[in-house]
Amino acid sequence: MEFKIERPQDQKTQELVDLALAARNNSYSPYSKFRVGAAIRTTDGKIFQGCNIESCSYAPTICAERVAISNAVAAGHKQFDTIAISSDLKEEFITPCGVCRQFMREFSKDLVILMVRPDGTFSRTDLTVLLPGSFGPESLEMPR
Ligand SMILES: O=c1ccn([C@H]2C[C@H](O)[C@@H](CO)O2)c(=O)[nH]1
Ligand SMILES: [Zn+2]
Repeated sequence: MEFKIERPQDQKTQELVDLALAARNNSYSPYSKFRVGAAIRTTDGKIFQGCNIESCSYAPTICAERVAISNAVAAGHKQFDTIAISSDLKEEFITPCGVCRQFMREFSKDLVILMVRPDGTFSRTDLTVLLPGSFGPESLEMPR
């Protein structure tokens, strides 16, 4: 995968990036010590944050992306245009895990994903790239 490096060019992107970076501060990650923050923007311009939350039993661990989406859905929002994800990796771009990609797919086929580094630089992709040929809610509506 090729990563083109970008910097926020407008106020809306800057805000989303900043909120994703700030969300790392609430990360509960005593086991991995790998902090992740996320911020998702709804199509009507609201932003919801999330951080990863780990469990001593490991498997119940939930990623920052799914916490952000859950916060939005719990507040009544299900239409999204962009999610920003950040970690403490200085060189690498944090990419969403497979479970989160499918969780995003529930609400959007082509969600824009900004993978943010601590200095605010990011690489942009979308769900059509990260989850091609996906299984979605429409599949359950097909004739059987
Ligand atoms: O995109 C990612 C990748 C990993 N994690 C979390 C899960 C776990 O707490 C820690 C290490 O995998 O990072 C996220 O929140 N989002
Ligand atoms: Zn995940």
